[in-house]
Amino acid sequence: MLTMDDIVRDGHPSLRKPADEVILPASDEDKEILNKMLEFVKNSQNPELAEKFGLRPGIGLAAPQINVSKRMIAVHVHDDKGNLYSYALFNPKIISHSIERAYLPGGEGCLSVDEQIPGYVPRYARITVTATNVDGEKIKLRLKGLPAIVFQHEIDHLNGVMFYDHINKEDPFAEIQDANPLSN
Ligand SMILES: CC(C)(C)[C@H](NC(=O)Nc1cc(F)cc(F)c1)C(=O)N(CC(=O)NO)CC1CCCC1
Ligand SMILES: [Zn+2]
Repeated sequence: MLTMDDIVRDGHPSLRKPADEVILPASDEDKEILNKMLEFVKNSQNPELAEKFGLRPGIGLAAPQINVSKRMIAVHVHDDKGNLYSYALFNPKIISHSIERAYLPGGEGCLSVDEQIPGYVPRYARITVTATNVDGEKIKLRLKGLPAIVFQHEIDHLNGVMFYDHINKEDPFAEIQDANPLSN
């Protein structure tokens, strides 16, 4: 199973390198990696396993974070209505988004960033994502709320973008145009 030791930290070149498209149909190796990524995120939310293996409670993970420069993400998160969004995806792509933006009022963190970096991270409030799931099926997702935030954070990782790249350097908590804070 993956542990925090498998997660590279800020400063590692893999986090700033645009990841390569996964050739489909995916190889057994790529499927194995993607399944392990989703397993990690699920395990990290299990108090016993998190405690036992020292896992930070994650809600998403991108392949560059385990030093695999391929366009693969795993997300396991509940929205504010308690609906579970659990996905292991190849080549996710944001094909459209709202003008309206949203942000987590407490700012964002990252499994690859050990220190707190304060500030609002502007995200699109709603996005439409296409991808191929681990079983090879093409899917289209319309997302809002926390799931939309997580998908944008993970897809950023595939493009070598870190959450703090989006924070206003002059005033980290400056009001964001056309944005609403998420009530998480
Ligand atoms: C880095 C860490 C703090 C562990 C973060 N978890 C998180 O934000 N949990 C959370 C947030 C809420 F708003 C409500 C709630 F119920 C739980 C996380 O997993 N990630 C995943 C990551 O680093 N992927 O690369 C960072 C998140 C910041 C915004 C989306 C993903
Ligand atoms: Zn991250």
